[in-house]
Amino acid sequence: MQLREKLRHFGVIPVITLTQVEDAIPVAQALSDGGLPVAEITFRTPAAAEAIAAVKQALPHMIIGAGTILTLAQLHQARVAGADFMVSPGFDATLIEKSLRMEMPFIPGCATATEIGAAQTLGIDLVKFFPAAAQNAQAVIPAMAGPFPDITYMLTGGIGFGELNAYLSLPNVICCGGSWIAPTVLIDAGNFTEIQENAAATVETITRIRKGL
Ligand SMILES: O=C(O)C(=O)C[C@H](O)[C@H](O)COP(=O)(O)O
Repeated sequence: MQLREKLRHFGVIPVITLTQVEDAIPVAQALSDGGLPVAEITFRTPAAAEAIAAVKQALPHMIIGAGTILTLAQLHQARVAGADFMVSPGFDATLIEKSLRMEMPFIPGCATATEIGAAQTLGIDLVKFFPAAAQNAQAVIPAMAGPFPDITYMLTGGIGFGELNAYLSLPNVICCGGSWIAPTVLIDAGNFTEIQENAAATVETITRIRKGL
């Protein structure tokens, strides 16, 4: 299965920021036990690369993305750590080209028609629309579907359980991402039980949405 289809299958990608590497495996295990064996580990902290490597080694069934990729150095670290895909908050042609040359899927942040068009020119067909809530994804995404019928979206930024139904119903949206499932405050508190419950509740919500309930 291609990455895009795997992400579509999950419907939601937990975005996690780790203060310490030691929390990586318990958080990933909690997500997996809750039914979401997928995560984006952000490079917002120095723990990111080591955390990705630890999870990929301990839980190789999990799909792990590297988030907040802003530099070539981070791109290389994430690749060496074994990340399955890269995500950036904004559009950077150099990072995209370098990643694709390594045959590493890259999901660039795009918020305008100019950025989406530039990403498409580079061969990208899945972009991250960020920050989704603040930029009114509900109005903007349908408007983009006209000129960019082949572009699909991962929506992130300001999303919680309440927004999932509306967002996942938008044209060409394949998944939503966000920190509400495993927020740093729960990770730092070692509350992996609540993270597992959040993951399970998310899976239940997606299942209900897909059944049209
Ligand atoms: O790739 C990146 O640079 C990011 O880290 C952006 C994250 O996807 C959002 O910040 C998550 O948004 P919240 O769910 O509102 O916390």
